[in-house]
Amino acid sequence: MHVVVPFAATDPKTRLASVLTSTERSTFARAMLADVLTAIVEADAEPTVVSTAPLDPAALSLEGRLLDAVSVAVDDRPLTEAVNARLPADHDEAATAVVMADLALATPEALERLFSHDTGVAIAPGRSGGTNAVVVSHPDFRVDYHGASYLDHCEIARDVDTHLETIDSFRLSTDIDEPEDLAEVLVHGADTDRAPACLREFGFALETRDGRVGVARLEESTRE
Ligand SMILES: Nc1nc2c(ncn2[C@@H]2O[C@H](COP(=O)(O)OP(=O)(O)OP(=O)(O)O)[C@@H](O)[C@H]2O)c(=O)[nH]1
Ligand SMILES: C[C@H](OP(=O)(O)O)C(=O)O
Repeated sequence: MHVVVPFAATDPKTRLASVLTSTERSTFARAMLADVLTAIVEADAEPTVVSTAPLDPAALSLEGRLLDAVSVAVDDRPLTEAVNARLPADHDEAATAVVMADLALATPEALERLFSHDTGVAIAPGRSGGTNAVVVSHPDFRVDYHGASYLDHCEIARDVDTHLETIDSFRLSTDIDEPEDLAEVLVHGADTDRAPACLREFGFALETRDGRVGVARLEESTRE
């Protein structure tokens, strides 16, 4: 399956600006992108990063086989427009998936389950109402991102009279937007993933509080 991976290459992850510098946000966004691309290729799909600015895939330190499987297209249009330009335009065109670059917990197994839905529309919603990943087969369906886009997409699917399947997946529902989401990366990220390694490098560690577990950042001088 062909997979579009939208990527805001300039000033990414602004909602993390209270805990990460601009350079750190850029490094962390690229670490998550590398993890997402790895999971997509391991799910036997072909990713194209649709980036707002030129991006050298070699700089993502993907190993050779993965690097060969990744393409990059530069498109500075707004997210919705850039994605809609790449969705199937008629019934003969193959289904296209769109997987966000901030799904740090995505695994090949979770993606394979999503990619197996190649009729109508299948959506893996985000926990806060967004559309973290979608497979579009119906040529009249178009995306409209931002806000509670999952609900908007349910309505668009009804309008174009196509079946919408909702994918219940913890790993695909976890997009990393806000500082409290960083705990999910440290709790559930695999040892080989880049995103948790990146956060640990920055000095983040889990912090158990009375309520939900959070993250704390150690001063550089106190790190091991
Ligand atoms: N191609 C493209 N990708 C985008 C654009 N805006 C966001 N993205 C990507 O779309 C996905 C979801 O993005 P958001 O979480 O809404 O935005 P973000 O820029 O990552 O983070 P914030 O600045 O905190 O909103 C991520 O993979 C982003 O890299 C855009 O204008 N164009
Ligand atoms: C792109 C947007 O992402 P969020 O703002 O929910 O992270 C959405 O899913 O509609």
